[in-house]
Amino acid sequence: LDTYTAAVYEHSVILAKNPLKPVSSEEALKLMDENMDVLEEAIKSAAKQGAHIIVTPEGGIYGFGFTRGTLYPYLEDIPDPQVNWIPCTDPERFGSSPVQKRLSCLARHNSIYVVANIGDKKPCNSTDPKCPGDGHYQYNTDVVFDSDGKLVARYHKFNLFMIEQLQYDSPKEPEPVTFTTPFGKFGLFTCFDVLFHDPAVTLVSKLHVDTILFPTAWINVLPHLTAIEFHSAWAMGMRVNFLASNIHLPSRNMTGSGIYAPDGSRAYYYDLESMNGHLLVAELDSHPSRSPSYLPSVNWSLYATTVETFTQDYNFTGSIFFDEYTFSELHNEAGNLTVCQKDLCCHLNYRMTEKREDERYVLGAFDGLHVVEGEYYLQICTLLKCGSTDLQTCGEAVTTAHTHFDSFSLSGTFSTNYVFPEVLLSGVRLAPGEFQVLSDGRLISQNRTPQPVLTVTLFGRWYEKDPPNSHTHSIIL
Ligand SMILES: NC(=O)CCCC[C@@H]1SC[C@@H]2NC(=O)N[C@@H]21
Repeated sequence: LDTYTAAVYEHSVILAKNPLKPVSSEEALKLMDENMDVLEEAIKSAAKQGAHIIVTPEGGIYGFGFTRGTLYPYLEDIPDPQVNWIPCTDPERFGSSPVQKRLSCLARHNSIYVVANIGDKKPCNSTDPKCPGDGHYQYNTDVVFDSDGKLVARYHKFNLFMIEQLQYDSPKEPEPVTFTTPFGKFGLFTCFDVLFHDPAVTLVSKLHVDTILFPTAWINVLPHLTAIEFHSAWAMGMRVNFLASNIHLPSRNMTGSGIYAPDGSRAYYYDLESMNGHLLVAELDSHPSRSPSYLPSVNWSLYATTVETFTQDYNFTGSIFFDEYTFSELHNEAGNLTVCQKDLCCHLNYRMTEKREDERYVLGAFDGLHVVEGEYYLQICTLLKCGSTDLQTCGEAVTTAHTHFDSFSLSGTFSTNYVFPEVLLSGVRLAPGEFQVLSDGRLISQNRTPQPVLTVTLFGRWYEKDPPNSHTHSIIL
């Protein structure tokens, strides 16, 4: 198949009333069945619309917030897919597996690949020096059942997010998991994994997958880490299809799912008002790298290292998500600006439709180790709207704006080639097809933005600079 139909479901998960209270396995299954009742409707609807594959979110079947002990009744032993198992037709082969059986039957009866996130338990004993005191490992696990209901992939999340480390173990090594279908090669990873090199980058650069499957429970952080913004940027930066399915929990700032192609979003959903789940369905190229519109790879520093430095104006500092940026204001309706921090210089050429007195925009640069809620080294060039006309608010979360840009061109002297281009517009909207990345590393738009601009950002991850085992470190606020 040259193309296929993908579906992602943003699920309004039914949470355990008190995840810290121990429950029986019957009670645990009752909650998981309630969630699977909702997922079943989404799977049936996706299949009716011709979808070949559907992705459901991380924590979409039992939620989150457990301890290691209270999570245990929700777990099943998930075998290595090499065993060739269809739980729907042979449910008792590996002990009690009601959740795997139901997911497998949903896939089989609707002839659709089903991607879900559940918990795996693996007994161990004192011959293994790393074996936890309670005698088993427990893993945050993505599973994939093919359209016959066969288990074809099992991925244990490697980069656990903060207090998740109290519920789950991380596998000793990252396990890059792939599987091949008539509509391309797939790889999968989970949520916080997207900020680290392994297994995420390896799946694309060494194993050459066409599409990433991404169950997530993503908490939005403006201006740079909102789900739709960062996940669409990762698809574009890594030049793969990316199917992101998030939990829908507006009270915890969790919303934002999408079907993203390397040249932009095919469908996305972001809604903090509604309480309901939402199904997205869209067509994608099975092998985006074989498409005539697939662009050559980008040298992210080429333009910026050869261009003459633009005027360097008065600089000041400000904080974005606890990182200290160097900022320079866009004083005029149009202009050229350069701002530098450490090794990174960011260049901006821009024209606003109209310079408003009530809105201020800055160009910012950050080159350093981010240390809050995970440690990872960043190089970021960003154009953004400040919280108010007070320059001390630059970098605060902003969701609306009134200033359109007729054109912009943003570039930076990046030391990494892993740069994710983000454009976020007023109302937390994406701008599919409205901007492009040139092979010399410029992020440009030559048309008036369809909505006013919140931020235009080149989000660089300098993996080689990460301290050892930084994915397990976190300052929790
Ligand atoms: N469940 C997960 O692993 C996903 C958590 C991702 C959260 C992203 S990554 C760093 C930012 N911090 C947040 O609170 N949200 C963002």
